[in-house]
Amino acid sequence: MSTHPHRIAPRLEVRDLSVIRGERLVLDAVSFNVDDGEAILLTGPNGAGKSTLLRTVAGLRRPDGGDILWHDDETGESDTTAPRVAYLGHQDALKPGLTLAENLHLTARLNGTSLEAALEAVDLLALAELPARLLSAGQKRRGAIARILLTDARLWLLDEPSLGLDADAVERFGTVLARHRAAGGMMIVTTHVPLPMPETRKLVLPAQHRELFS
Ligand SMILES: Nc1ncnc2c1ncn2[C@@H]1O[C@H](COP(=O)(O)OP(=O)(O)OP(=O)(O)O)[C@@H](O)[C@H]1O
Repeated sequence: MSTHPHRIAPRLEVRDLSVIRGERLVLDAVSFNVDDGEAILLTGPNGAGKSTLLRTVAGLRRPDGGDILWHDDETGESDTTAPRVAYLGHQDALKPGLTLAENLHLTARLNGTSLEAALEAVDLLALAELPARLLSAGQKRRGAIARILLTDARLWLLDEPSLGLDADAVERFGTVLARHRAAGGMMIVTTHVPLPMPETRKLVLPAQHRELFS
């Protein structure tokens, strides 16, 4: 239930979301809500459909059934996802020949956000001028997290965000997540390892998928 005085519906409402991949029903009428400042931990075994769910909510693929609805205080209900979400997939998507700063510059400019603050948040300021190809796996992942910060999006969709991060970087990442939530931001996060995310709601996807054809 929303905590906003003028809004009865939750900020994001995912209703009976179904997705078919190949000939299998990977997501079978999945429903959940996310409100301002909330975090959802999306878990389930390999192949359960976690990445599929994130990519669908991100608008990167169409659902085969159900609705993804945003409820705004001023404009009411809408199914337009694009400007509100930032998606971090398994790929870090940094161009190897460009420096870290060059890789992130456009996102910062488009959104009017501070490149320096984002790099500082993931402890990468000192490496800003290094070509991305020279960064370690964990440093690249931190660069990808910096890009999420730079989008200024309301909802973060993070697919195994801590892959390759060392203990210090995981702790720092926990601070980044907490700050986003404190500012009213929302997140849906998949992970196979524990993350420093207190007061998180859990959404567990089951292993079994229905075969549509036999
Ligand atoms: N292009 C595709 N065509 C057919 N089936 C696919 C395709 N891509 C993914 N799948 C299937 O969809 C199911 C869900 O995959 P998804 O990557 O969403 O799972 P996941 O829960 O994120 O898994 P993991 O924990 O391994 O990351 C899997 O059974 C996978 O084999």
